[in-house]
Amino acid sequence: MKITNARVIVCSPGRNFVTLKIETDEGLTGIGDATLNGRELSVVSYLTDHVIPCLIGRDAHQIEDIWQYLYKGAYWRRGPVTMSAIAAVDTALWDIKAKAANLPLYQLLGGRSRSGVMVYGHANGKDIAHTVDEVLRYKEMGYKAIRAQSGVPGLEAVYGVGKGNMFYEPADGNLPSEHDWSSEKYLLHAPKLFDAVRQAVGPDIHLLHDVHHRLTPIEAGRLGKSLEPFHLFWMEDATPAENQDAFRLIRQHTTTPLAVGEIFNTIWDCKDLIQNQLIDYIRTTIVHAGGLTHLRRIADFASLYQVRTGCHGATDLSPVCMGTALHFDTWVPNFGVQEYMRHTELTDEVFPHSYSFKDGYMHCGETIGHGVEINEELAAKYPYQRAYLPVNRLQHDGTLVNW
Ligand SMILES: O=C(O)[C@@H](O)[C@@H](O)[C@H](O)[C@H](O)CO
Ligand SMILES: [Mg+2]
Repeated sequence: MKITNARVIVCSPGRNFVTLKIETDEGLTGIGDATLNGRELSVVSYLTDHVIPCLIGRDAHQIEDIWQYLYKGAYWRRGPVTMSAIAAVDTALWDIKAKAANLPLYQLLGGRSRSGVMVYGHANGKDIAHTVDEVLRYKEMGYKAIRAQSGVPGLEAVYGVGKGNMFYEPADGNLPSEHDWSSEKYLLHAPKLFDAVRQAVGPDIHLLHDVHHRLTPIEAGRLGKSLEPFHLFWMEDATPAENQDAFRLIRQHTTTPLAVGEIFNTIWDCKDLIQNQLIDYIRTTIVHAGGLTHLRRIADFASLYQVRTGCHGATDLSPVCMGTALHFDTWVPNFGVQEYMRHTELTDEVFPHSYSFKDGYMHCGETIGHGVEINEELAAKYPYQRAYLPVNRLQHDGTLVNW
Protein backbone atom coordinates (compact mmCIF):
# COMPACT_ATOMS: atom_id res chain seq x y z
CA MET A 1 0.00 0.00 0.00
CA LYS A 2 1.71 3.19 -1.20
CA ILE A 3 1.54 6.62 0.40
CA THR A 4 0.25 8.91 -2.34
CA ASN A 5 -0.24 12.17 -0.48
CA ALA A 6 0.12 13.79 2.93
CA ARG A 7 -1.27 17.11 4.12
CA VAL A 8 -1.04 19.25 7.23
CA ILE A 9 -4.27 20.74 8.56
CA VAL A 10 -3.97 23.61 11.03
CA CYS A 11 -7.07 24.78 12.88
CA SER A 12 -8.01 26.72 15.97
CA PRO A 13 -11.45 25.80 17.30
CA GLY A 14 -10.74 27.68 20.55
CA ARG A 15 -7.09 26.59 20.57
CA ASN A 16 -4.55 25.56 17.92
CA PHE A 17 -4.24 22.02 16.63
CA VAL A 18 -1.94 20.61 13.95
CA THR A 19 -3.08 17.43 12.23
CA LEU A 20 -1.34 15.33 9.58
CA LYS A 21 -3.45 13.38 7.11
CA ILE A 22 -1.85 10.59 5.06
CA GLU A 23 -3.52 9.17 1.96
CA THR A 24 -2.77 5.87 0.20
CA ASP A 25 -3.34 4.31 -3.20
CA GLU A 26 -5.84 1.89 -1.63
CA GLY A 27 -8.08 4.74 -0.58
CA LEU A 28 -7.33 4.33 3.12
CA THR A 29 -6.39 7.47 5.03
CA GLY A 30 -5.07 8.04 8.53
CA ILE A 31 -4.53 11.06 10.76
CA GLY A 32 -2.01 11.95 13.46
CA ASP A 33 -1.67 14.80 15.96
CA ALA A 34 1.37 17.10 15.60
CA THR A 35 0.38 19.87 18.03
CA LEU A 36 3.22 21.53 19.95
CA ASN A 37 1.67 24.21 22.14
CA GLY A 38 3.05 27.69 21.39
CA ARG A 39 5.41 26.38 18.66
CA GLU A 40 2.82 24.88 16.31
CA LEU A 41 4.06 26.34 13.04
CA SER A 42 7.58 24.99 13.45
CA VAL A 43 6.15 21.45 13.31
CA VAL A 44 4.00 22.43 10.31
CA SER A 45 7.13 23.51 8.46
CA TYR A 46 9.10 20.44 9.58
CA LEU A 47 6.36 18.23 8.18
CA THR A 48 5.55 20.15 5.02
CA ASP A 49 9.05 21.17 4.00
CA HIS A 50 11.07 18.19 5.18
CA VAL A 51 9.02 15.08 6.00
CA ILE A 52 6.17 14.85 3.50
CA PRO A 53 8.47 14.82 0.43
CA CYS A 54 10.22 11.77 1.94
CA LEU A 55 6.96 9.90 2.49
CA ILE A 56 5.45 9.88 -0.97
CA GLY A 57 5.74 6.45 -2.59
CA ARG A 58 6.70 4.58 0.60
CA ASP A 59 4.86 1.48 1.77
CA ALA A 60 2.36 2.64 4.42
CA HIS A 61 2.63 -0.75 6.15
CA GLN A 62 6.32 -0.28 7.00
CA ILE A 63 5.71 1.73 10.16
CA GLU A 64 8.91 0.74 11.95
CA ASP A 65 11.12 1.36 8.93
CA ILE A 66 9.55 4.77 8.30
CA TRP A 67 10.02 5.67 11.97
CA GLN A 68 13.74 4.73 11.82
CA TYR A 69 14.09 6.48 8.46
CA LEU A 70 12.75 9.77 9.86
CA TYR A 71 14.61 9.49 13.19
CA LYS A 72 18.01 8.31 11.96
CA GLY A 73 17.72 9.83 8.51
CA ALA A 74 17.46 13.41 9.74
CA TYR A 75 20.88 13.05 11.41
CA TRP A 76 19.69 15.71 13.92
CA ARG A 77 17.91 13.46 16.39
CA ARG A 78 15.35 14.10 19.11
CA GLY A 79 13.79 17.39 20.26
CA PRO A 80 10.10 18.29 20.51
CA VAL A 81 9.68 19.54 16.92
CA THR A 82 11.29 16.49 15.31
CA MET A 83 9.57 14.01 17.59
CA SER A 84 6.11 15.60 17.25
CA ALA A 85 6.44 15.43 13.48
CA ILE A 86 7.54 11.77 13.60
CA ALA A 87 4.68 11.08 16.02
CA ALA A 88 2.12 12.46 13.59
CA VAL A 89 3.39 10.24 10.76
CA ASP A 90 3.54 7.23 13.06
CA THR A 91 0.01 7.75 14.43
CA ALA A 92 -1.46 8.20 10.96
CA LEU A 93 0.24 5.01 9.76
CA TRP A 94 -1.03 2.98 12.74
CA ASP A 95 -4.50 4.33 11.98
CA ILE A 96 -4.15 3.15 8.38
CA LYS A 97 -2.79 -0.27 9.37
CA ALA A 98 -5.67 -0.83 11.78
CA LYS A 99 -8.17 0.21 9.12
CA ALA A 100 -6.53 -2.19 6.64
CA ALA A 101 -6.80 -4.97 9.24
CA ASN A 102 -10.40 -3.94 9.94
CA LEU A 103 -9.63 -3.78 13.68
CA PRO A 104 -9.64 -1.18 16.44
CA LEU A 105 -6.02 -0.15 17.01
CA TYR A 106 -5.62 -1.71 20.48
CA GLN A 107 -6.12 -5.14 18.88
CA LEU A 108 -2.95 -4.67 16.82
CA LEU A 109 -0.98 -3.84 19.96
CA GLY A 110 -1.88 -7.13 21.61
CA GLY A 111 -5.49 -6.70 22.62
CA ARG A 112 -7.35 -5.56 25.68
CA SER A 113 -5.68 -5.71 29.10
CA ARG A 114 -8.44 -3.96 31.06
CA SER A 115 -12.13 -3.16 30.93
CA GLY A 116 -11.65 0.62 30.98
CA VAL A 117 -9.00 3.31 31.35
CA MET A 118 -8.98 5.12 34.70
CA VAL A 119 -8.61 8.85 34.09
CA TYR A 120 -7.95 11.81 36.35
CA GLY A 121 -9.79 15.10 36.03
CA HIS A 122 -8.69 18.60 36.99
CA ALA A 123 -10.15 20.30 40.05
CA ASN A 124 -8.88 23.90 40.02
CA GLY A 125 -9.89 26.60 42.49
CA LYS A 126 -8.92 30.16 43.32
CA ASP A 127 -8.47 29.17 46.99
CA ILE A 128 -8.71 26.07 49.21
CA ALA A 129 -12.50 26.22 49.70
CA HIS A 130 -13.06 26.59 45.97
CA THR A 131 -10.73 23.68 45.14
CA VAL A 132 -12.47 21.47 47.74
CA ASP A 133 -15.81 22.24 46.04
CA GLU A 134 -14.33 21.40 42.66
CA VAL A 135 -12.87 18.10 43.92
CA LEU A 136 -16.30 17.14 45.27
CA ARG A 137 -17.88 18.10 41.96
CA TYR A 138 -15.47 15.79 40.10
CA LYS A 139 -16.20 13.01 42.58
CA GLU A 140 -19.90 13.55 41.89
CA MET A 141 -19.22 13.19 38.13
CA GLY A 142 -17.78 9.75 38.85
CA TYR A 143 -14.02 10.41 38.75
CA LYS A 144 -11.92 7.99 40.81
CA ALA A 145 -8.77 10.10 40.46
CA ILE A 146 -8.66 13.88 40.76
CA ARG A 147 -5.85 16.38 40.38
CA ALA A 148 -6.14 19.33 42.80
CA GLN A 149 -4.57 22.76 42.20
CA SER A 150 -5.36 26.01 43.96
CA GLY A 151 -4.44 29.67 43.97
CA VAL A 152 -1.77 30.57 46.53
CA PRO A 153 -2.45 33.46 48.95
CA GLY A 154 -0.33 36.43 47.94
CA LEU A 155 0.27 35.25 44.33
CA GLU A 156 -1.78 36.59 41.47
CA ALA A 157 -1.92 33.76 38.93
CA VAL A 158 -0.89 30.22 39.67
CA TYR A 159 -0.35 27.32 37.28
CA GLY A 160 -3.43 25.13 36.88
CA VAL A 161 -5.95 27.69 38.05
CA GLY A 162 -8.03 28.63 35.05
CA LYS A 163 -10.87 31.02 34.47
CA GLY A 164 -13.67 28.64 33.50
CA ASN A 165 -14.82 25.52 35.31
CA MET A 166 -14.32 22.63 32.88
CA PHE A 167 -11.86 23.93 30.33
CA TYR A 168 -8.42 25.01 31.47
CA GLU A 169 -6.32 26.56 28.71
CA PRO A 170 -2.89 27.90 29.68
CA ALA A 171 -1.86 29.28 26.25
CA ASP A 172 -3.70 32.55 26.68
CA GLY A 173 -1.77 35.35 25.02
CA ASN A 174 -0.74 36.77 21.67
CA LEU A 175 2.48 37.32 23.61
CA PRO A 176 3.37 35.34 26.76
CA SER A 177 1.49 36.63 29.80
CA GLU A 178 3.53 37.11 32.98
CA HIS A 179 2.88 35.31 36.26
CA ASP A 180 4.58 35.80 39.61
CA TRP A 181 5.95 33.10 41.84
CA SER A 182 7.15 32.40 45.37
CA SER A 183 8.19 28.87 46.36
CA GLU A 184 8.05 29.92 50.03
CA LYS A 185 4.37 30.87 49.80
CA TYR A 186 3.52 27.78 47.78
CA LEU A 187 5.33 25.40 50.15
CA LEU A 188 3.37 26.76 53.11
CA HIS A 189 0.08 26.53 51.23
CA ALA A 190 0.13 23.13 49.47
CA PRO A 191 -0.04 20.91 52.60
CA LYS A 192 -3.02 22.96 53.86
CA LEU A 193 -4.76 22.41 50.54
CA PHE A 194 -4.33 18.64 50.64
CA ASP A 195 -5.28 18.43 54.31
CA ALA A 196 -8.62 20.08 53.48
CA VAL A 197 -9.15 18.12 50.26
CA ARG A 198 -8.40 14.73 51.83
CA GLN A 199 -10.74 15.42 54.74
CA ALA A 200 -13.56 16.44 52.41
CA VAL A 201 -13.19 13.71 49.79
CA GLY A 202 -12.46 10.72 52.03
CA PRO A 203 -9.78 8.03 51.73
CA ASP A 204 -10.83 6.30 48.50
CA ILE A 205 -10.32 8.92 45.81
CA HIS A 206 -6.86 9.09 44.24
CA LEU A 207 -5.43 12.60 44.60
CA LEU A 208 -2.79 14.03 42.29
CA HIS A 209 -0.88 17.30 42.18
CA ASP A 210 1.23 19.04 39.52
CA VAL A 211 4.17 21.17 40.71
CA HIS A 212 4.98 22.18 37.12
CA HIS A 213 8.78 22.07 37.46
CA ARG A 214 8.78 24.92 40.01
CA LEU A 215 10.85 23.64 42.90
CA THR A 216 14.49 22.82 43.51
CA PRO A 217 15.15 19.16 44.36
CA ILE A 218 15.44 19.82 48.08
CA GLU A 219 12.26 21.92 48.11
CA ALA A 220 10.52 19.11 46.26
CA GLY A 221 11.73 16.66 48.90
CA ARG A 222 10.20 18.89 51.56
CA LEU A 223 6.90 19.13 49.70
CA GLY A 224 6.70 15.38 49.12
CA LYS A 225 7.35 14.75 52.81
CA SER A 226 4.74 17.26 53.93
CA LEU A 227 2.14 15.65 51.64
CA GLU A 228 2.76 12.08 52.87
CA PRO A 229 -0.13 12.11 55.40
CA PHE A 230 -2.57 12.75 52.52
CA HIS A 231 -1.27 9.73 50.50
CA LEU A 232 -1.14 11.21 47.02
CA PHE A 233 -1.35 9.05 43.91
CA TRP A 234 1.48 11.19 42.57
CA MET A 235 3.38 14.46 42.79
CA GLU A 236 4.10 15.55 39.20
CA ASP A 237 7.05 17.44 37.71
CA ALA A 238 8.39 18.40 41.11
CA THR A 239 11.60 19.76 39.62
CA PRO A 240 12.95 20.13 36.06
CA ALA A 241 14.38 16.84 34.79
CA GLU A 242 17.10 17.87 32.35
CA ASN A 243 19.35 16.58 35.10
CA GLN A 244 17.74 13.22 35.73
CA ASP A 245 19.87 12.76 38.84
CA ALA A 246 17.94 15.55 40.58
CA PHE A 247 15.22 13.02 41.30
CA ARG A 248 17.59 10.96 43.44
CA LEU A 249 17.62 13.77 45.97
CA ILE A 250 13.81 13.96 46.07
CA ARG A 251 13.58 10.18 46.46
CA GLN A 252 15.90 10.25 49.46
CA HIS A 253 13.43 12.42 51.32
CA THR A 254 9.95 11.20 50.53
CA THR A 255 7.73 8.21 49.78
CA THR A 256 5.21 10.35 47.88
CA PRO A 257 5.08 8.71 44.41
CA LEU A 258 6.72 10.76 41.65
CA ALA A 259 5.55 11.34 38.07
CA VAL A 260 7.41 13.16 35.31
CA GLY A 261 7.80 13.27 31.56
CA GLU A 262 5.10 15.27 29.75
CA ILE A 263 7.84 17.32 28.06
CA PHE A 264 10.12 14.35 27.31
CA ASN A 265 10.60 13.37 23.67
CA THR A 266 12.48 10.09 23.72
CA ILE A 267 13.45 7.19 25.92
CA TRP A 268 16.80 8.92 26.48
CA ASP A 269 15.09 11.63 28.54
CA CYS A 270 13.85 9.05 31.05
CA LYS A 271 16.30 6.15 30.81
CA ASP A 272 18.19 7.00 34.00
CA LEU A 273 15.03 7.94 35.89
CA ILE A 274 13.49 4.59 35.04
CA GLN A 275 16.41 2.24 35.47
CA ASN A 276 17.41 3.82 38.76
CA GLN A 277 13.80 3.63 39.94
CA LEU A 278 13.71 7.35 40.69
CA ILE A 279 10.13 7.74 39.45
CA ASP A 280 6.89 5.80 39.72
CA TYR A 281 5.00 7.09 36.66
CA ILE A 282 6.17 8.10 33.21
CA ARG A 283 4.06 10.86 31.61
CA THR A 284 5.18 10.70 27.97
CA THR A 285 2.37 10.48 25.47
CA ILE A 286 1.83 9.83 21.77
CA VAL A 287 2.44 13.25 20.21
CA HIS A 288 5.53 14.61 21.93
CA ALA A 289 7.34 11.28 22.29
CA GLY A 290 7.53 9.99 18.73
CA GLY A 291 4.18 8.24 18.40
CA LEU A 292 2.91 4.85 19.39
CA THR A 293 6.03 3.10 18.11
CA HIS A 294 8.30 4.97 20.49
CA LEU A 295 5.86 5.25 23.41
CA ARG A 296 5.50 1.49 23.39
CA ARG A 297 9.28 1.15 23.60
CA ILE A 298 9.38 3.49 26.62
CA ALA A 299 6.53 1.64 28.34
CA ASP A 300 8.11 -1.77 27.84
CA PHE A 301 11.39 -0.51 29.28
CA ALA A 302 9.53 1.07 32.21
CA SER A 303 7.70 -2.19 32.93
CA LEU A 304 11.02 -3.85 33.79
CA TYR A 305 11.30 -1.45 36.74
CA GLN A 306 7.65 -1.39 37.80
CA VAL A 307 7.28 2.15 36.53
CA ARG A 308 3.72 2.66 35.30
CA THR A 309 2.32 4.90 32.59
CA GLY A 310 0.40 8.12 33.21
CA CYS A 311 0.03 9.71 29.78
CA HIS A 312 -0.17 13.47 29.48
CA GLY A 313 -3.70 14.44 28.40
CA ALA A 314 -4.01 18.23 28.50
CA THR A 315 -6.23 20.09 26.02
CA ASP A 316 -3.22 21.06 23.90
CA LEU A 317 -3.08 17.43 22.78
CA SER A 318 -5.77 17.04 20.16
CA PRO A 319 -8.54 14.42 20.30
CA VAL A 320 -6.43 12.48 17.78
CA CYS A 321 -3.70 12.11 20.41
CA MET A 322 -6.27 11.36 23.12
CA GLY A 323 -7.99 8.67 21.09
CA THR A 324 -4.70 7.00 20.19
CA ALA A 325 -3.48 7.20 23.80
CA LEU A 326 -6.68 5.44 24.92
CA HIS A 327 -5.93 2.50 22.61
CA PHE A 328 -2.41 2.39 24.06
CA ASP A 329 -3.82 2.57 27.62
CA THR A 330 -6.29 -0.23 26.87
CA TRP A 331 -3.38 -2.51 25.96
CA VAL A 332 -0.31 -1.42 27.96
CA PRO A 333 0.35 -3.95 30.75
CA ASN A 334 1.97 -1.43 33.13
CA PHE A 335 -0.83 1.12 32.94
CA GLY A 336 -1.22 3.59 35.82
CA VAL A 337 -3.67 6.34 34.91
CA GLN A 338 -4.54 8.62 31.97
CA GLU A 339 -4.93 12.39 32.26
CA TYR A 340 -8.22 13.67 30.85
CA MET A 341 -8.87 17.36 30.34
CA ARG A 342 -12.07 17.72 28.39
CA HIS A 343 -11.98 19.47 25.05
CA THR A 344 -14.65 22.05 24.27
CA GLU A 345 -17.76 21.01 22.35
CA LEU A 346 -16.49 22.85 19.30
CA THR A 347 -13.19 20.92 19.35
CA ASP A 348 -15.12 17.67 19.68
CA GLU A 349 -17.19 18.69 16.65
CA VAL A 350 -14.09 19.33 14.57
CA PHE A 351 -12.64 15.98 15.68
CA PRO A 352 -15.51 13.44 15.83
CA HIS A 353 -14.37 10.45 17.89
CA SER A 354 -15.53 7.15 19.29
CA TYR A 355 -13.99 7.41 22.79
CA SER A 356 -16.25 8.06 25.76
CA PHE A 357 -16.23 8.69 29.52
CA LYS A 358 -18.28 6.79 32.08
CA ASP A 359 -17.94 6.57 35.88
CA GLY A 360 -14.31 7.67 36.02
CA TYR A 361 -13.16 5.42 33.17
CA MET A 362 -12.66 6.06 29.49
CA HIS A 363 -13.26 3.67 26.65
CA CYS A 364 -11.47 3.89 23.32
CA GLY A 365 -14.44 2.40 21.48
CA GLU A 366 -14.55 -0.38 18.90
CA THR A 367 -14.34 1.76 15.73
CA ILE A 368 -11.64 0.47 13.38
CA GLY A 369 -8.43 2.49 13.39
CA HIS A 370 -7.84 4.87 16.30
CA GLY A 371 -11.41 6.07 16.04
CA VAL A 372 -10.82 9.82 15.55
CA GLU A 373 -11.56 11.78 12.39
CA ILE A 374 -11.26 15.42 11.36
CA ASN A 375 -14.09 17.44 9.84
CA GLU A 376 -11.97 19.45 7.42
CA GLU A 377 -14.74 21.78 6.32
CA LEU A 378 -15.46 22.83 9.86
CA ALA A 379 -11.75 22.99 10.71
CA ALA A 380 -11.21 25.45 7.84
CA LYS A 381 -13.53 27.93 9.54
CA TYR A 382 -11.10 28.29 12.46
CA PRO A 383 -7.69 29.45 11.20
CA TYR A 384 -4.50 29.47 13.31
CA GLN A 385 -4.28 32.11 16.01
CA ARG A 386 -0.99 32.81 17.70
CA ALA A 387 -1.13 31.87 21.38
CA TYR A 388 1.70 31.51 23.86
CA LEU A 389 2.14 29.82 27.19
CA PRO A 390 2.85 32.21 30.08
CA VAL A 391 6.21 32.96 31.67
CA ASN A 392 6.89 33.12 35.38
CA ARG A 393 8.94 35.58 37.45
CA LEU A 394 10.00 35.54 41.08
CA GLN A 395 7.67 37.86 42.94
CA HIS A 396 10.33 39.63 44.98
CA ASP A 397 12.77 40.62 42.20
CA GLY A 398 11.38 39.60 38.79
CA THR A 399 13.91 36.84 38.03
CA LEU A 400 12.59 34.57 35.30
CA VAL A 401 11.85 31.07 36.65
CA ASN A 402 10.05 27.96 35.41
CA TRP A 403 6.43 28.39 34.46
O1 LIG B 1 -0.15 18.20 33.50
C1 LIG B 1 -0.61 18.90 32.63
O2 LIG B 1 -1.64 18.66 32.02
C2 LIG B 1 0.11 20.14 32.29
O3 LIG B 1 1.30 20.29 32.89
C3 LIG B 1 -0.22 20.80 31.03
O4 LIG B 1 -1.42 21.48 31.22
C4 LIG B 1 0.80 21.74 30.45
O5 LIG B 1 0.88 22.91 31.19
C5 LIG B 1 0.44 22.04 29.04
O6 LIG B 1 0.33 20.83 28.34
C6 LIG B 1 1.44 22.96 28.40
O7 LIG B 1 1.16 23.08 27.07
MG1 LIG C 1 1.80 18.59 34.05
